[in-house]
Amino acid sequence: MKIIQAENYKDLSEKAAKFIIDYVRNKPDLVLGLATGGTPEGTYEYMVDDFKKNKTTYKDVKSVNLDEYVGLSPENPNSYHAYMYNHLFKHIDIPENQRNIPNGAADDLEAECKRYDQLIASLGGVDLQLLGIGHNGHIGFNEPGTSFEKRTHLVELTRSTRRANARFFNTIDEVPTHALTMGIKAIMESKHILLIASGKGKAEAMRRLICEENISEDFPASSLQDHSHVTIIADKEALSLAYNYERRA
Ligand SMILES: O=P(O)(O)OC[C@H]1O[C@](O)(CO)[C@@H](O)[C@@H]1O
Repeated sequence: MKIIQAENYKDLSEKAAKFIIDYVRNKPDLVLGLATGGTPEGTYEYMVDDFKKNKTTYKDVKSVNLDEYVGLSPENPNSYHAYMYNHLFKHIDIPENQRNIPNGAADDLEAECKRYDQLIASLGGVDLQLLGIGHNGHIGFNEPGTSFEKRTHLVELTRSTRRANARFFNTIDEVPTHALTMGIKAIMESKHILLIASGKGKAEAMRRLICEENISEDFPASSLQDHSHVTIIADKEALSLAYNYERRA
């Protein structure tokens, strides 16, 4: 794992955006795995800014998002379709038919998961996957206890994840109980993974990820210890409990 420490959230966002932009410039037909949640918002802002100023083009990029809530239509403002449109897609030149997000409103969710796996395979896999991390170590929506052997699948969200995401909704009861997510197996097949984390609230998860050499389904992010190309960009607060992390870098 390569660990890059950022001063704060702004610095983290700039560094993560630069990392992605450099990738896109070097490989214009990149298959780019994208994430949602609060952490990537700043990264996307910098990417949009760079698109306007430096004209980095995404016209040959194909994007695949990690996850989507079940039961929210793409038009629902709390869906990850809406999130991606508002934070990134409407501002850059990635063609609509090259943006992919699981459809949480599909009638047949199992068939939707299969379709998504086939789609990723038909693109030749993900080149660079952006990831956030949950307080309980979830990546994508792979909650603790999820088998590492799963590709795209239906998950029941834990109360703690729903509570954490309630800030985007009016009440916790509005947060969907289920989601579709790319599984750990699919995430691990990405050629390169960029994980971003910010703030004290993520410090314990980062400590477990970086300092504990214990790969366990109880802590989904620990699967990344087995991946040969992981870059972590985290701010000082998020790394505050990861003592001696330089030794693992
Ligand atoms: O960046 P945040 O909002 O802390 O979320 C962390 C993780 O939680 C999720 O939002 C899902 O709960 C993931 O998409 C994200 O990686």
